[in-house]
Amino acid sequence: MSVTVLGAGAFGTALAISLAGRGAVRLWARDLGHVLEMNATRRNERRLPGAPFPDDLTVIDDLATIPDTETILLAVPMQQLRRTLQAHGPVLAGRRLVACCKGIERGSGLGPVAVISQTLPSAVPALLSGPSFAADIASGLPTALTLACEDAETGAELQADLSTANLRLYRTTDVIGTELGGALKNVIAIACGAVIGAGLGESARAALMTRGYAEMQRMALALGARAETLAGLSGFGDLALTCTSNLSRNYRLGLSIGREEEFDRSITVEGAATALAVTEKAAKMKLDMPITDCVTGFVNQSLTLPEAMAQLLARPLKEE
Ligand SMILES: NC(=O)C1=CN([C@@H]2O[C@H](COP(=O)(O)OP(=O)(O)OC[C@H]3O[C@@H](n4cnc5c(N)ncnc54)[C@H](O)[C@@H]3O)[C@@H](O)[C@H]2O)C=CC1
Ligand SMILES: O=C(CO)COP(=O)(O)O
Repeated sequence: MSVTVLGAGAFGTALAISLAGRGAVRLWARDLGHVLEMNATRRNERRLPGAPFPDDLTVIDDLATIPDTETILLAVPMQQLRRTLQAHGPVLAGRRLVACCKGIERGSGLGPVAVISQTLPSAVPALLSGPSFAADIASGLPTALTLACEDAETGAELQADLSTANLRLYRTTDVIGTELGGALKNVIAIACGAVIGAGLGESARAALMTRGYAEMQRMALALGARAETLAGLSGFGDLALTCTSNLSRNYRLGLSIGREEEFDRSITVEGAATALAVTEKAAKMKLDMPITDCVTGFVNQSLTLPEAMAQLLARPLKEE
């Protein structure tokens, strides 16, 4: 098996480093200057500092050079996925494409696998998701992720091909459940960061994680996901990691909201655009997603944290 990773961000680079332990891996970046820099230093100091490249990792700037049989990992942010697929359609069509992004696309309300299927119907799409920080994977720390593919046979092949000594993959055919787990947990992580940033306490965070999980299940089950997928790595697992770690960019955006500090807008924070997409989708589906709606309010600056807390606490009392 040979693999090309499309997108030399933190996650794509970490996956390329980990997979290079098993054989030849190509890492493609769109910016020629970045490619030359990585080839010269054998590192990606822009996105994943301090992680040296193994010998089996080659950095490339031309996707036309990759073999026809190659599996491609798509490691670009969710809102960039469609234009990436469109830009490289002729090279990507008909291949096994593993999305590595977490989010719901604005406008369409679709997750990564659905966007691939819609844009390149001849491709065989899959999704890699679950609790993992790029730096942990690149340092060889143990990590477990979910590999979702509607076609069970292809899923089993990808599971075997993409597992490494430290990266343990579990497989599922529940693509929609995996998509939604990875997307929605980022929104809840922003909310958790905000309560911690504002000094509202660990108990409030635990309440948000739990009620946030209820929102994740509400939308996922309504769209046909299996409850056990949400309870797995790509749902509960990633929710636990992202809502409790300063390494998470979503959580850190939340912290800055709670502390009323500026946040660097160039940082990839998938939960921000996803909150807007999910609020829209939930309204169409007539689903109650109060925590997600608060995060949408923070993102479009129509709601402050004190207003959000007052709103959540004033909701009618109900059964759990
Ligand atoms: N960083 C992490 O620890 C993890 C990230 N992920 C997911 O991986 C995805 C990517 O995140 P990161 O790599 O962390 O982001 P990043 O901000 O480090 O890198 C994003 C990369 O995508 C490239 N890119 C953006 N638009 C592009 C386009 N149109 N065509 C080609 N390349 C383009 C950028 O040049 C950049 O190299 C996100 O969906 C994130 O949720 C998942 C698990 C862990
Ligand atoms: O998805 C992640 C951990 O599983 C990475 O989280 P952030 O995108 O919030 O940094």
